[in-house]
Amino acid sequence: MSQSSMSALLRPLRILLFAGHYNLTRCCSSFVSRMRHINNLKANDAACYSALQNGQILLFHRLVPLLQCSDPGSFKPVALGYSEVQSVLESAGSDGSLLKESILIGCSEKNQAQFCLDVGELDQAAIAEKCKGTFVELRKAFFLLAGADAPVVAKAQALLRWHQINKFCGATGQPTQRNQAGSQRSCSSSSIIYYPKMSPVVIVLVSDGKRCLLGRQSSFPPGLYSALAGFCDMGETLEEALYREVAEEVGLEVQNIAYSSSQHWPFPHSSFMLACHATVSPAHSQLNVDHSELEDARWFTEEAITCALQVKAPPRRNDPPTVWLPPKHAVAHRLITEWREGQQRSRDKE
Ligand SMILES: NC(=O)C1=CN([C@@H]2O[C@H](COP(=O)(O)OP(=O)(O)OC[C@H]3O[C@@H](n4cnc5c(N)ncnc54)[C@H](OP(=O)(O)O)[C@@H]3O)[C@@H](O)[C@H]2O)C=CC1
Ligand SMILES: [Mg+2]
Repeated sequence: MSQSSMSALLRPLRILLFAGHYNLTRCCSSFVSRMRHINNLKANDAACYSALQNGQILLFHRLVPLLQCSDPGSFKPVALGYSEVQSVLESAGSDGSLLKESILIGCSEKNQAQFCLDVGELDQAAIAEKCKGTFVELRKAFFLLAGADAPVVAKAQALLRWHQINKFCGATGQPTQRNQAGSQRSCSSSSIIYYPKMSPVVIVLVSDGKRCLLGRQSSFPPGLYSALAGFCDMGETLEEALYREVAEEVGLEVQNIAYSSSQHWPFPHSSFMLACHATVSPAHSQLNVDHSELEDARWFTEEAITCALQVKAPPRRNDPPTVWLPPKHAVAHRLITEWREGQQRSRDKE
């Protein structure tokens, strides 16, 4: 790949980084006060309990979030105040003490704390009816929710799941105790403190200058192709994991790794997606796919990507086979659109 086309590929990344910096600078004072407020709630149990009494609480039932449909096709998580949740719990036969189990998710722009609570012990239908909402599995909910709500609900579910599977200390087998915010659990016998974990995953869009490389696993819905991804091994750097995953899955040696962005991804269990672009020279673009990892991997032209981006909903059972791409919330989508914009810019320059 020539120096000029590489620099065209990286330009959107610089613009994004600059835009991120600008937003942070512009609202710095409220941002700093919000971050310090959240930090204080994690450290101070009494302050956190008081914030809970004035906060908003998202409800889950066995990790399934409760949503409300405002307009047809437009969903929001149900967010209730402390006394509203108390009355919902009481109507479902609980005394309301469950409320203390709420876990801190974050804070609104106005410093109102947001919490989540799993009411899995209670009757799901009764709760849904009382709240005039519907419990929707996260995989579906994630794509029904607007841009800002989806990561909040995903983070809430990830925290609830982490608490559910970390009730005991791995060293002593004794029960662990959470702090009021739910930002940690500790074992009084071993003094070990456990913190919520994410697994780092590299995701990379490889380009040969004219085409980009996408693959699919046999578990993906029919026609869905995505950027190559893989879990980082213990001790690996981001770059080492990326070189290894591409070599393992499609037999290529990539170069020119350029970081794009990151995201928390709730599936299957809290991954921390680190998204990059990388290149191979056209002379070294012959694929050698490991079919135990990927059902298929292919090079896609810009034209084919433009067509695939126009598919807005997964094809239905009797539709003709179509290639479609991960939806907007997924960082893979962002990598693909960045690549296409880079292609358009280098074409405009020619
Ligand atoms: N947000 C986005 O845009 C996208 C997100 N993704 C996410 O990236 C993740 C990783 O991609 P994938 O190609 O599946 O990864 P890999 O290519 O690493 O393959 C997955 C396999 O790796 C093994 N593995 C190693 N470490 C872990 C770990 N910490 N947790 C789970 N499995 C591990 C497991 O094998 P074994 O079972 O044999 O032990 C697993 O089946 C997926 O969970 C997917 O949801 C993928 C594409 C797009
Ligand atoms: Mg993979």
